[in-house]
Amino acid sequence: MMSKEETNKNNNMLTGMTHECGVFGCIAAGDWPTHIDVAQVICLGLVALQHRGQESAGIVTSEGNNAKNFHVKKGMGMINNIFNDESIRQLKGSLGVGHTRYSTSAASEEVNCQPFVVHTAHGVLCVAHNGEIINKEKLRRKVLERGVGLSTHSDSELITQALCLNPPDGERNGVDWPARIRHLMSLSPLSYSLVLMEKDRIYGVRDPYGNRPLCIGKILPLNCKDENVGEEGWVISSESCGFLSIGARYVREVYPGEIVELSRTGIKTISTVERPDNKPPAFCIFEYVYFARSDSVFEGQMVYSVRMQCGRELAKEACIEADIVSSVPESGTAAAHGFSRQSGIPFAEVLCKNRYVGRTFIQPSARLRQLGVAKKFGALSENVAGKRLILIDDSIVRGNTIGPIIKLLRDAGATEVHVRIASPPLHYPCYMGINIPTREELIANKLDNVQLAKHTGADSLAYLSVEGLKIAVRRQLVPREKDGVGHCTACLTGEYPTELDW
Ligand SMILES: O=P(O)(O)OC[C@H]1O[C@H](OP(=O)(O)OP(=O)(O)O)[C@H](O)[C@@H]1O
Ligand SMILES: NC(=O)CC[C@H](N)C(=O)O
Ligand code: SF4
Ligand SMILES: [Mg+2]
Repeated sequence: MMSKEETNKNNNMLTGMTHECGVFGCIAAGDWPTHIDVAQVICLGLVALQHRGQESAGIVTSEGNNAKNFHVKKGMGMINNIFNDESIRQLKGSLGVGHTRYSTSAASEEVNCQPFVVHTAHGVLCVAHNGEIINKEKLRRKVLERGVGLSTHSDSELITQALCLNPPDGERNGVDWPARIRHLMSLSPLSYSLVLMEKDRIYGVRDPYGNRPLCIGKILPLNCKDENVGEEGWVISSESCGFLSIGARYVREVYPGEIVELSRTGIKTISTVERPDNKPPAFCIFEYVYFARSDSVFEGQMVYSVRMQCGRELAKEACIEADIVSSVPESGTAAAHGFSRQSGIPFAEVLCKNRYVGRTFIQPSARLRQLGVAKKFGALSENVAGKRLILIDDSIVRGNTIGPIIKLLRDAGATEVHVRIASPPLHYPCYMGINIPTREELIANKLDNVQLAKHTGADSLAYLSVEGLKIAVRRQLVPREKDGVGHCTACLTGEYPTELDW
């Protein structure tokens, strides 16, 4: 157990909002056993989602109709450390589900690794979850009162066990998984994107607010350019960024509240659960700002394009005279290009990021700690010397990153450094699957723009407004008529999609 002092020291080293989780499923079309390397597809799909969670991962496969049991491999760490050729070979099957985890509701330990697998009266069930149940204490009591035992504190195990409850209207022809899923959705409105597997099919489920992402792709035959040719299988994933590298094509999102079934014969919508009181959808706006990989597509638009537009809106709101616009790599770069194009000030790289410096590194001495997170970066001094810079980052959370970078740039000869942040200040916690520091740790709750500029050594500092962020996100968005437009902005505005005490 860490002492409070050690925890604080650790938090002083942390940067950003720690991510969420990635879920992935794959099912072969046509005859089974399939020639498709299902476990490998899932493994590569998870590698593409690695940015969403690096604590643990797992893959579960099924051989189909007659499967009494699933093949399971889970472990702590990154995908590459858990899976190798041999373990992938043992994960036989024509369908399967994978997960990569960043813990939010229970410790980062082997018992809480996902996917969860349970044996029910109706066969084996496997569940992978991204999100966090907002009413987990109440749901936990309900499930325990029904005589079910829980072996962990994970809300994802809780979801798994809640799915084992008989639905209130009973089941006519044997087990009715869709009815069980609808029952779960009536017990908890937020927040989950789920990939479930029973012996021969996969269900994709997105909560009625669509808070977490989930999308569908199809696997095309090798070297096939014609997307209308029959597919060889289907994939379902938190993000679309990995699809091309596994030979799949993006098909569409799973819609808020939708339950979609993937079987060897194709995909179909089973039902769509409505939000209460005509409330708008609440897709996490921070997926666009920071969490997602920039080549992913949400709501019909590429994340990179939205990030560029955030930079354009920021330039409209808070431009200043300077020689170059630059970014804090990685995720600030798209916005910096947008800022540059809107303002006409040329873009130049000023920082080189060391990609091998991870989050959990040796605890540095006091002297090194003072040098701070700039150890992740080097300055491209010829681009910097004698220049007035506008430095763009996507977000400021604890404020640990930006100060040491400004010092580095000044040491490299920058004459002015103006910080512009392509998202609004963070003020409130997230209860929906993202670890945002406590209110006290969020720097925007302690310092206003002028104070923060002074604290970090910037010549000036400004954030994008909430309105500006919404404009950037919604500019090209074509709403599905049924759903309207809506995004969760709770960590910026304190306006949560629904009451938290559900
Ligand atoms: O204010 P702070 O608490 O220091 O955190 C903010 C920084 O953290 C994130 O970057 P990170 O280095 O985690 O990842 P990235 O390479 O994806 O930008 C984010 O992009 C900011 O740069
Ligand atoms: N980040 C997530 O989506 C986490 C899922 C789940 N709440 C867990 O802790 O395992
Ligand atoms: S509170 Fe923030 S991080 Fe959490 S779901 Fe809403 S927008 Fe996303
Ligand atoms: Mg960053």
